[in-house]
Amino acid sequence: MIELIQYSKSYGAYQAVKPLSLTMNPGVVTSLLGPNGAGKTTTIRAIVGLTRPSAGQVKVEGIDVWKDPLKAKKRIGYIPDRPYLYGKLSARELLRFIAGVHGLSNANPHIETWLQFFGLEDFGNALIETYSHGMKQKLTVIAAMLPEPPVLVVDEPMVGLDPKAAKQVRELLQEHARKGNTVLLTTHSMPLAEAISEKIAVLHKGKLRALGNIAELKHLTHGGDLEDVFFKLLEEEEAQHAAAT
Ligand SMILES: Nc1ncnc2c1ncn2[C@@H]1O[C@H](COP(=O)(O)OP(=O)(O)OP(=O)(O)O)[C@@H](O)[C@H]1O
Repeated sequence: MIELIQYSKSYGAYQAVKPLSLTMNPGVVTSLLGPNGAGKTTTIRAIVGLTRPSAGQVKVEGIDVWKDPLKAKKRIGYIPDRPYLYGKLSARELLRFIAGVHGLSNANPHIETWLQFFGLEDFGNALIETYSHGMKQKLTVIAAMLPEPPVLVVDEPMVGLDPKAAKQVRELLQEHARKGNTVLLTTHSMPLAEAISEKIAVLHKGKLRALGNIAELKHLTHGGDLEDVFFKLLEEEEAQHAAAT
């Protein structure tokens, strides 16, 4: 479970995320949507413990991420939008290192299964710096999934992946939630969000604009696909803002 409790984040005088309370439950894929600059990455970075909330709390599995980072981070798998991997290790070295950090015993067979799943088994001993962007992204997915984290946080998962890998990752995220884990993703792909998430949260200008399942959001805006719903919500917000100023 992920809990945002009156979480907010300011950069200087600018409030990038206004007080936000939101719970993401186990067994569910939640998508965080919003236009550029809405505050999605800022929120994700707080959930995975990369930035300190300006106010409020962020809890993962009941643990305050900022107060008890080690305990919290043990439970989090994070797939960032760009792969940040140490290039001087091979994929196998990196994955063995991660297995060691998480205290996974007898991890080698799992590592081989994962490398095969993404067709990386023949490149497992090559230095990561020689990998293509998509190969690095696949390795980032493996690194996050290997410890089977109860909370998986994914920022724009499909960037750089070929169609086959994108399908594999989509199914992985769904399967991970089905096993009772919490999955949160941000994406600009409405078809992806519509296909895999049971719950959608729409952020706009740092504020939660809508929350619900697809049917509820469609009801709110009188139909259309998720893309229509998204644009209608933003138009309504702009109209309210214009009326108030
Ligand atoms: N380190 C920072 N310093 C100052 N302002 C920042 C910083 N990081 C983010 N911001 C600002 O906070 C706001 C929210 O940014 P954020 O990256 O969370 O948006 P986003 O919803 O992830 O957007 P995108 O879809 O473009 O990735 C933006 O106005 C951005 O300029």
